Amino acid sequence: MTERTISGSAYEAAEAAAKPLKEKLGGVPDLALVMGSGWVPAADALGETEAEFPVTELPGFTAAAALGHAGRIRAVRLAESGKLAAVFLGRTHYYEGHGVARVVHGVRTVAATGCRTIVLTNGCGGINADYVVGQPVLISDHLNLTAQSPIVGANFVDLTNLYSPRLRELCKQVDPSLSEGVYVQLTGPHYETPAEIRMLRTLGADLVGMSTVLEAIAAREAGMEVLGISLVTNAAAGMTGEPLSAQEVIDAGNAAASRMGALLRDVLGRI
Ligand SMILES: O=P(O)(O)O[C@@H]1C[C@H](O)[C@@H](CO)O1
Ligand SMILES: Nc1nc2[nH]cnc2c(=O)[nH]1
Repeated sequence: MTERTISGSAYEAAEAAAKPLKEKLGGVPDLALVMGSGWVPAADALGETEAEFPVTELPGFTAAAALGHAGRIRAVRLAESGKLAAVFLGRTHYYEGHGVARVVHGVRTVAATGCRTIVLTNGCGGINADYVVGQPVLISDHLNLTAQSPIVGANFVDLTNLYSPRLRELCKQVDPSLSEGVYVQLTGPHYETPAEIRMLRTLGADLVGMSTVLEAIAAREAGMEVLGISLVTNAAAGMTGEPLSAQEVIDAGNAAASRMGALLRDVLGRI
């Protein structure tokens, strides 16, 4: 599918991919999850895998290009509730250069199957000095510094309470120690300068990453209830004096995988 086709009819592309996705999943998923950097190993704790396939078997998807992103979709029968989950093992990032429509194609497609709830996870930098590496943080709101929107046309979507207060409350019932924070998405793929982190802190950001925001906007436009959870994989640039690396992000995710899997499993059991 050419870039022109998907960007010109991004919504139709999602409708076209929804039918094969439903077939491969074995039905309409009760909820969807996007496993970001460091979260993919946690997917194994969620329940029984009933099917798994490369995203490229569906129209409009691009093979994963980021370290730690598998580019596969898994149908999981959730351990606690027996519900069906569509688990995206990895995502397409804006910095891969395929355009915003491709970044949100997975969210739009699973919404087009009739799924109404999505959990977006990511690995990110901790700007808030109270956070420690390996800590999960509930996203309470976001700053979109990509200068992009996934929405095409004069559809003035409200983003109030975009990150579901109901689902955040469920998470806090599972783990009352969970913190909440404001997530900012930049385009990447470069990390931030220390001066930019100081700017982002002044703007009110607690977490900095390269995903999630555009997907959340597309999910809201499609009428989905959204939960966002970040894993702090590193202190943001300039906070420790140490350089940042993608491997550090993956390593922190692997170290936190069992805790993140247990958290997700318990939370999903309540949704
Ligand atoms: O998909 P996420 O946002 O978790 O991945 C982040 C952003 C980059 O792909 C990578 C940078 O280390 O991790
Ligand atoms: N932009 C950004 N993305 C990340 N993903 C993981 N860590 C970081 C970070 O420090 N900055």
